[in-house]
Amino acid sequence: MAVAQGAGVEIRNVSKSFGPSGSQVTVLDGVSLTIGMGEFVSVIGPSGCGKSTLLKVTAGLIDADLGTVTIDGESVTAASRDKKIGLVPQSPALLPWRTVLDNVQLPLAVNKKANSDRILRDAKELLSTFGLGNAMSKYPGQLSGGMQQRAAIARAFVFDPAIMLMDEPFSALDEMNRDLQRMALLDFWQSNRKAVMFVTHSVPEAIMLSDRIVVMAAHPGRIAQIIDVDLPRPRTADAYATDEFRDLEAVVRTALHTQMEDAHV
Ligand SMILES: Nc1ncnc2c1ncn2[C@@H]1O[C@H](COP(=O)(O)OP(=O)(O)OP(=O)(O)O)[C@@H](O)[C@H]1O
Repeated sequence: MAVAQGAGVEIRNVSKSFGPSGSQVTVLDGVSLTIGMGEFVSVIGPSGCGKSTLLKVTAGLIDADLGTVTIDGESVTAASRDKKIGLVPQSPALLPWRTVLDNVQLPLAVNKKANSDRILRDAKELLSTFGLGNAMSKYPGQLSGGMQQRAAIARAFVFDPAIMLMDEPFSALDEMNRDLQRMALLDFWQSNRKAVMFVTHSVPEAIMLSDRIVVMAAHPGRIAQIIDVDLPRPRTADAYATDEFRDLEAVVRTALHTQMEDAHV
């Protein structure tokens, strides 16, 4: 059950096209979505439907052509300056010449003065929470892919952002490892509720983590359907085996297949 209190992310009528004028392709067409504070929302849809573009617009990495995004009531620029947005990319992007602890502390060290009055999380504590307590002095190259991705997630939490934007953070992992990382994130989030936008291709992942699942349609990218995930929280891996989980899986897969078939017409 969501503990939504006010809008964490408010996306209103966002449109975005790419390409030179005359041959522009509309990637997002009038997308509106609100993610409440403390709500976990996954975005799923056919390849190329604009999921990453929507996340990048929300993160302020690219500008929308039309529409607005507000984060905790502020413009994306202001929210980004105030470190309210945490971003976890597809690949961990850790600096190979710095230890894991240095990598996680790096955002704090970059501008100490600006961070002096911020509430910051303890990097060592975060790393321990994500099961990396014994790996702090190792270098990224000495860690498995899953451990590297957990370090990247820990790094995104150091500013204790109100909003977490995650773009397929586990896509490079094998299924077993992926499930382990997913459950580690779920555990952490269940006691540190943030507004989360989570892009994924995995139906079980979206169900296990989310309060709501946004199914996108392609060409142009738009919201086709929003599915409520009313499984009780806190959730554990036991939820996979329940009838409710399987019923939801059928609903989400059907919605996704419809959009995938339409995308190939
Ligand atoms: N900077 C860019 N310039 C031109 N086209 C772009 C740019 N970024 C994305 N696109 C195009 O926009 C469309 C949507 O891309 P996007 O990465 O948002 O989709 P996606 O749903 O995240 O895809 P996937 O599931 O395959 O990761 C694609 O056709 C892509 O080629």
